[in-house]
Amino acid sequence: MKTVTCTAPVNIAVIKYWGKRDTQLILPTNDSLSVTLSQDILHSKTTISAAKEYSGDRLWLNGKEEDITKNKRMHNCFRETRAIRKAVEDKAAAAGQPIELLSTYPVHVCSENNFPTAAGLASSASGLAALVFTLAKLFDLPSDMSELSRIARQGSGSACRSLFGGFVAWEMGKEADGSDSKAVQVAPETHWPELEALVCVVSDAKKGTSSTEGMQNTIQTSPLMAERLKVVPGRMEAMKKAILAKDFESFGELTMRDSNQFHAVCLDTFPPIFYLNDTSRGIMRLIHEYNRSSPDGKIKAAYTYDAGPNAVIYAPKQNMREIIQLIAHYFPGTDSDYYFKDTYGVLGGAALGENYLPAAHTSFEEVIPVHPVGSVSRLLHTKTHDGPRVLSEKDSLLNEQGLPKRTAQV
Ligand SMILES: Nc1ncnc2c1ncn2[C@@H]1O[C@H](COP(=O)(O)OP(=O)(O)OP(=O)(O)O)[C@@H](O)[C@H]1O
Ligand SMILES: C[C@@](O)(CCOP(=O)(O)OP(=O)(O)O)CC(=O)O
Repeated sequence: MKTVTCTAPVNIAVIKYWGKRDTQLILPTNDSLSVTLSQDILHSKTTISAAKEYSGDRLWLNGKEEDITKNKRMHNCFRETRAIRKAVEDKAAAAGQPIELLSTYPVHVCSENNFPTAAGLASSASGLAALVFTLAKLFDLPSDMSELSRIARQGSGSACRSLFGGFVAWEMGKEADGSDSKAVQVAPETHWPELEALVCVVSDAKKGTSSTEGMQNTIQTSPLMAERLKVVPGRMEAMKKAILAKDFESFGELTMRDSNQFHAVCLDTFPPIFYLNDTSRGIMRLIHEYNRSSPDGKIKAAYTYDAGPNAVIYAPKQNMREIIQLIAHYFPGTDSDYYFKDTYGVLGGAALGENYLPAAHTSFEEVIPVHPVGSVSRLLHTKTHDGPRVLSEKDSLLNEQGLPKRTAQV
């Protein structure tokens, strides 16, 4: 039996992927670009073991066994990684130095997300990236991340970007077989450490329209989508330039515009798809007011929303304290311990609301009401960080029999 455990991060796109030109191979209709967020805050953790004795492939997700035969996308990742392992095994055998035939063994997969699954918090991205990275380690595959990203892409499109840390582009490619549709790193996490993110959890309920279904409805019914596809290439270039120059002004504006355009094509889909709610729109308004109040007129924060109501606010480190206090004032939580844990010590020991709210910020109340307690349930302060990590044996989610150490309480 061989067992490996790894974690993979979440990524939040600043130029969104929305639409497939091939739904089987998961080939997108446009390039996209994302920021990888710290695994210390949000991650998927996956243990995989391979053993001759297992009767078949099995999967436990968040402590519950799932029917792996129904998960076609996961199966794609098994097929692709096993094929590469098999080629290595055949080569080794031909050279007279046979290696263990791991490609023929059934596997047990056990994975946990330390945040809500399928709630628009990019769990499919970290989950499928963790799966492919762990399989690659289990099978000792060559660790070219762009190569692995082509496999992760077939699990969930956005997963291909979670194989790298920092700033990551998914190049859509032109080939029909998807051979050039892969992720590449634009800049490592060390390039712009001052860029931070605040995830505002508006709802952690499972979302209504999945990204997979929603994006194909957009492709089929939205005339506005054709316009978006003309705009994205220029935006990609401008975004890469902004990142390389650490130009938050351009980065922020492009991020907000692209999020808004993505939600506009959702509204233009027929029947329309609504991912944002009143709280999401309230946060957008607050960020625009905050930027308007900036003494030098420069953007201080930028929002973006995926296929759900949760806001992700990108901002330079020096503004984060103010932003956290602002959100906490206008969108207060129920339980302050749960609402915000000051992992990075940004409040300098002060409590939320303590010694805070400059006059300029109270004046926003004319435009944005203080929302009902609980409309934002939680704030997660995080940063740009590294790609997948290999953990040690003691972190394994499977026991010596290859069964989960922990199962969900029902
Ligand atoms: N840790 C994991 N390991 C394997 N598969 C996972 C894992 N976490 C999530 N998934 C898969 O991803 C699916 C959720 O994907 P979905 O796109 O609906 O939500 P999301 O990723 O949270 O949202 P979005 O991608 O729109 O931000 C799950 O139903 C499951 O099949
Ligand atoms: C709005 C998005 O988060 C959409 C993500 O879509 P998925 O990658 O979840 O879709 P599938 O490829 O069908 O699995 C934008 C993005 O992450 O770029």
